[in-house]
Amino acid sequence: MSTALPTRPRSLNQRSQIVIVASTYNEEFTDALVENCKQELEELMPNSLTNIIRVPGAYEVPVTVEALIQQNKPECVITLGLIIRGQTAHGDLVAESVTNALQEIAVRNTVPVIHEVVLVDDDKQAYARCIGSKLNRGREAARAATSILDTFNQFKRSTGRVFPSNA
Ligand SMILES: Nc1c(NC[C@H](O)[C@H](O)[C@H](O)CO)[nH]c(=O)[nH]c1=O
Ligand SMILES: CC(=O)[C@@H](O)COP(=O)(O)O
Repeated sequence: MSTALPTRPRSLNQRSQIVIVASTYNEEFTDALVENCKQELEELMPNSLTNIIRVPGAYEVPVTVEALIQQNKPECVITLGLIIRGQTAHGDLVAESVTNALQEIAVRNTVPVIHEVVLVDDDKQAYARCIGSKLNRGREAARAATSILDTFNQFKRSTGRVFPSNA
């Protein structure tokens, strides 16, 4: 179990285009994830342009990310959501499918997709990850986005492209 957030990366001054795709399901918690993520982004990337898109549930997140990337390739997509396990396997199935789809989309498009569609057992775990400060996954998402954008910028500066060509 993680007991603390990753340390804050250095802040970036550039005007990055970031999209947050967040599900509305379990709204009390997902609204808090979005708010925490926005606040942390404002501190770490004060000049970035951030759009927020809300979708019904976690299952609708990957198709939205893919559509966004196809229409207007953003520099980074942050996904936020909360799945609370119920009495059946449905929650685990949704979580696994979302996890696999997001990684596949990120790798195929070489666009960093930050994955904070969180799967929890109960409201107590949800509170700690969405509303509390110590394990807040919205803040963690903003830190991961800042850090990976910094890495991709360094690739671009050193090679003129994100990844070196074999040609
Ligand atoms: N139970 C949760 C869901 N379920 C809804 C699905 O994500 C989806 O919207 C539905 O199956 C229609 O395709 N979504 C969450 O984000 N969190 C849950 O706990
Ligand atoms: C994770 C879900 O979609 C959840 O609401 C389903 O609950 P259950 O497994 O009790 O049907």
